[in-house]
Amino acid sequence: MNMPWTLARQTARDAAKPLDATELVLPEALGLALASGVRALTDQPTCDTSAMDGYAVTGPGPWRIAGRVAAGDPVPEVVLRSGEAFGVATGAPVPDGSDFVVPVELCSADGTVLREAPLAERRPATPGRHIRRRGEDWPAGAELVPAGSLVTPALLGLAAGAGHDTLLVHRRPRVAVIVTGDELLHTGPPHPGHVRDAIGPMLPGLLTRADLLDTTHLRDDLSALTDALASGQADVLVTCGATSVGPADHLRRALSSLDAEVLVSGVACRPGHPMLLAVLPGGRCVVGLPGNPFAALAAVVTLLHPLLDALGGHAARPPVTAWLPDGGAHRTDTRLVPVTRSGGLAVPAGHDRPGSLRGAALADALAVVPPGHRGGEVEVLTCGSAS
Ligand SMILES: Nc1nc2c(c(=O)[nH]1)N[C@H]1C(S)=C(S)[C@@H](COP(=O)(O)OP(=O)(O)OC[C@H]3O[C@@H](n4cnc5c(N)ncnc54)[C@H](O)[C@@H]3O)O[C@H]1N2
Ligand code: MOO
Repeated sequence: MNMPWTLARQTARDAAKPLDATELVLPEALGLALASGVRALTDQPTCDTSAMDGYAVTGPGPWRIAGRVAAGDPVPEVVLRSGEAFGVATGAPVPDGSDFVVPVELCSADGTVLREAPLAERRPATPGRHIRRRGEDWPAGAELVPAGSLVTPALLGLAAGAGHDTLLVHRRPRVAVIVTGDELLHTGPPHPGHVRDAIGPMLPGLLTRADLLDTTHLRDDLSALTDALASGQADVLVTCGATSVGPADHLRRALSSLDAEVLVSGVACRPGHPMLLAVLPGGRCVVGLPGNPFAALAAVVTLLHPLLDALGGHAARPPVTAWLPDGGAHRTDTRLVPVTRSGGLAVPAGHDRPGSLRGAALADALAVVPPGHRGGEVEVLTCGSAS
């Protein structure tokens, strides 16, 4: 009995705990998941700061210019009194007692006297205008982003701005790929009895949340497959082909001889129903991708990506949806349909036979079409990365 598609995906997500956490300097953390939230080390800004090049002033003008402070200068050791102004650069600390900042283009300085432009040329100033108050963006100790967040370029900038030199992140899962099949060619055109390996070349681009250690090509041989599954340093072994029940399909026999616990053995999904997920004694995971290349892609988004997300400590992502019209649903199984998206509408790309990646190559996502779908919002999965 094949497992429902949503349960299979959840089973993969639940099959593993996040890998150990490690502290990395900021650039090396890009693409990993935070093992702990990023907290602010200080108030931001750390003091009242000018948001404009101009003059900090107190009370009604005209004002007497009492001094000047540039970005990088310490907080001026003065308290502005009514009728006084202090020249300030954008980002420079404003003196205590400043009411607001007059931008340089809205005032004129004549010696030490500063006058504001006529009211007709500006909005009336309000208290605090153009002053970024201490702690206005965030107070010291605030959690800026939670554990599980993907470290993006913006997050790196945020962390640096908040005073961090390193981040605590989960290490990336290590993956080994095992491509099986006596009939596979790795160069040149296919010919009767032989096909080009289409899965091996597809996988590296689908493993952006993992480190691909190696890709091994095996003939259809039980002991070679068993040995390959039992060796190496990978956290996840991804096999291609051999998931079915033919005499040369050795995956299930190999797993059984290794005393693996099979968590998913077949999914109610088109294509890809023979896909498989198992855990070896010792905790390493095996994801079995069916040999038909589009079926293999279906297994990647159903089992491999959720498993890699769990191992990498990535938070579950909110589903992305699009409107898919009626038509083409299976009676009992979920279908994964290559689609292009336009303005919230998913349009099937066609060419979606299990042995063909043509539709997937034309598409920008796979629509998850539940059994009996009659038109409406469906989840869409992007498959150009481990997302
Ligand atoms: N009696 C049954 N036969 C099959 C069933 C079934 O339920 N009962 N399911 C079919 C489905 S659905 C699929 S999918 C395949 C899965 O087969 P395997 O995972 O065992 O893969 P193979 O038999 O090795 O190959 C199937 C097909 O794909 C081609 N292939 C294999 N590897 C690659 C590769 N790396 N690149 C491109 N093409 C590849 C291979 O030549 C075969 O044509 O089982 C069905 N049979
Ligand atoms: O599930 Mo198979 O993938 O249809 O050819």
